Amino acid sequence: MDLTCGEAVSVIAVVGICLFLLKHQTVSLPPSLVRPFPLIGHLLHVNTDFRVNIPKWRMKCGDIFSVQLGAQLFVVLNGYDVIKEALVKKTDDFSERPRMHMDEIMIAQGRDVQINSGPVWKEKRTVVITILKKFGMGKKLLASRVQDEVKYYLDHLHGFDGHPVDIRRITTLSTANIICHILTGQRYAYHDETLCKLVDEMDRFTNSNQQAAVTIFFPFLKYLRRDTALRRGVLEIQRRLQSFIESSKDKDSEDNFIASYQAEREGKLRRGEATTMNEFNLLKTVFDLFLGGTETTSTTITWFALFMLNYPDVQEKIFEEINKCVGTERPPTLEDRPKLVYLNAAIKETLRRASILPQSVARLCPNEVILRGYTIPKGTIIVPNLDSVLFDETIWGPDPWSFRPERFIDEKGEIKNPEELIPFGIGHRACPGESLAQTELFLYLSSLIQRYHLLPVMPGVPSSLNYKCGLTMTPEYFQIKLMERKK
Ligand code: HEM
Repeated sequence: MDLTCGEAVSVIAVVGICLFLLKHQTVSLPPSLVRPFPLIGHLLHVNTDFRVNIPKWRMKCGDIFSVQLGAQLFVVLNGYDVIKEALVKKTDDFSERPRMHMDEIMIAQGRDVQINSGPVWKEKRTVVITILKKFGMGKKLLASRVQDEVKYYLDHLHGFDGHPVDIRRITTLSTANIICHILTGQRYAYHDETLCKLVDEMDRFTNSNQQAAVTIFFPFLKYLRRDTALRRGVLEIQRRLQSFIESSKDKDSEDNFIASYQAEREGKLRRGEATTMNEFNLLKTVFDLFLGGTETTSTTITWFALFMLNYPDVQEKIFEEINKCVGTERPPTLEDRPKLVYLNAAIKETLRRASILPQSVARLCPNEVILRGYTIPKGTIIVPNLDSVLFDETIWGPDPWSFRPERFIDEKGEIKNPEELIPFGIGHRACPGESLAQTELFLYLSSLIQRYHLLPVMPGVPSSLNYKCGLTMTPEYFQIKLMERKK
């Protein structure tokens, strides 16, 4: 029987729809808001601000629900107990990451396909944590690098002499510098082209990466997107990071991450140990550290500054504590951390209230798994909704959208460490940079408040707490005035 082209397309479409319906009827998938349409799924029912969408779906479907977008099934997890059960108790079943556009570009260059999972990921993570620990412990190299950078940052802010400042841009250059310093053993001036271009490219990448995520839903689109600006951007970032690698790999391995990685790799090869460490995985690791370690910390510091404008009483309480416990003659150090209870509480409250990665970083199920009676098929993308924990009224009280550091202080005046505070994720795949981020937050924020009074540009009119969605949830653009406190 000969079929015309039109008839063949119709047959394929009908078979496709039947398979789709069969798949959704036979396994007990987590519920959905409405039955998904063939081919497009729930595309017409979602908008890009998941923070608005997800609570509505949860109200109707419960703590675990499915969203079908094009060819891809997503399962959203809500509430501390469910997220913990999946990511901690069943950690291996939820441990992988979906391949993002950037990985696809690297794979198109003939690179290893197992970038984010399996043995490559396991060894990559171990190496990152081991080297960061080596720098952080013993020689306390990390803390002293952060402290040096904070000094440059505060001095740079001094140059604005009380005029309005875009604090986010300067903070991003500064946190990027910390990652550069750790990776290469070298820092850059804030106007240096190498640093500025890298930060600008990363910025462009993180903005366009959101659009590129659409290829997860409609994989065929990636064939149409081959030569987009995104691809050129990734190649440009790779080129810049590769030149970091070339200029750092033969330096002292006690001094920089890249040389430490090379030394570790050569040691393994000499001892005849199997290893996935190679030039390409080093490039990917450097990329991840730069991407993961720059915008996250700078966005958190920017939110803190905005909270200080909106809650001037909290700012004054933090300053009074610093003044009493540290004084203003020397900068705070990590040794001061246990004494500054109110500041520590304000940092925790910033991490909670800012919730900069409200849906964490997506995971992927490497195999079919059963969670609370639902079947989650192999290849499903998992969205741990951290917002559902960080704004849960049963944990934080009736005012989760207020900024109230006191919720982290107990009756004895000591700091509380609730296990539900999970802005860095949980389980084997939680953020490997948490310890560095906590060090940065403490040293930047204590020094900032010790030296400057943070003020709105229009007296008495603080900028709004509205956010915009990107790779992280960032405050809408605002400026700030920094008045030097008198010693
Ligand atoms: C306030 C700052 C930060 C926040 C809130 C944050 C949050 C997170 C979260 C929620 C995840 C996903 C965890 C999961 O899947 O359970 C993550 C992953 C990651 N973070 Fe962070 N992070 C921060 C700072 C950093 C820093 C400073 C670095 C680098 C030194 C870093 C490097 C990474 C990397 C490489 C991953 C991916 C880990 C993997 O796939 O195994 N992060 N982060």
